[in-house]
Amino acid sequence: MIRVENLSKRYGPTAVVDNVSFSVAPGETLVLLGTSGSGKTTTLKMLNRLIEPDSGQIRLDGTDVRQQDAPTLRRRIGYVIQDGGLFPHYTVAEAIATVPNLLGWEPDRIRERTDELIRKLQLPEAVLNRYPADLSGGQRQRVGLARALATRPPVVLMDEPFGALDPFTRRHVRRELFGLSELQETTVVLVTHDVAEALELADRIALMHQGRIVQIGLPGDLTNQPANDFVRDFLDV
Ligand SMILES: Nc1ncnc2c1ncn2[C@@H]1O[C@H](COP(=O)(O)OP(=O)(O)OP(=O)(O)O)[C@@H](O)[C@H]1O
Repeated sequence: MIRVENLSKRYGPTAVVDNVSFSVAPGETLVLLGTSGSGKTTTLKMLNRLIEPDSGQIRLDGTDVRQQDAPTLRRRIGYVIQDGGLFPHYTVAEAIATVPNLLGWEPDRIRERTDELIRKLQLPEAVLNRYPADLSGGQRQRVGLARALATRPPVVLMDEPFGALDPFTRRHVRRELFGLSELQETTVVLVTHDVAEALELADRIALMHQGRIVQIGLPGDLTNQPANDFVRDFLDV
């Protein structure tokens, strides 16, 4: 369970995140949707302390995230970014093993989990010894997800995870990935500016504009009862 209360972040005179509050239930997928520059990425990065808020509180299963050091926290929170966010000099196998290694897993356990993930994500075994440059965009995306899920973190944050893919591959990959039972048990916060993607993946949507949440609710709530003209225009309903 993630609970965010009155979160704010300024850069100079501009409040890029302005008093944002929301909660995400275990296993739920919350999509932060909004225009470019509305504060989605900044909000997401405050959840795993890549950015420190100016004010407000973030609790993960009841514990304030500031009470944990950032590296420990990030091992409990998977993070997936556009194009996978893979290091160019790590092979796929090394990338997936990153967090398990940090946690001191035995090599056999790492190998078993890696095999399980590539099977579930339908990656050919041959990719394990390849570098990101030698993968397709869709494969890089899957490897990024495999790396994030390796130690079964209870929470996974995703920032435009399908942004680098062409529209066809994008639809295909996201359907496949979100069909994974593992991901269905995980609490996910996903950032996108793509309305169709939000409507397809979200249990709930928080629509952001100018650093604030304009409306939060079930996809059907936003489309059937838009809170104002901005929501109506953005969703084109
Ligand atoms: N380090 C920074 N210094 C100054 N301004 C910043 C910094 N990081 C972000 N901003 C500004 O904060 C605002 C919100 O940025 P953010 O990346 O959170 O938006 P976003 O909704 O994720 O947009 P996009 O979809 O384009 O990534 C933008 O106007 C951005 O220029």
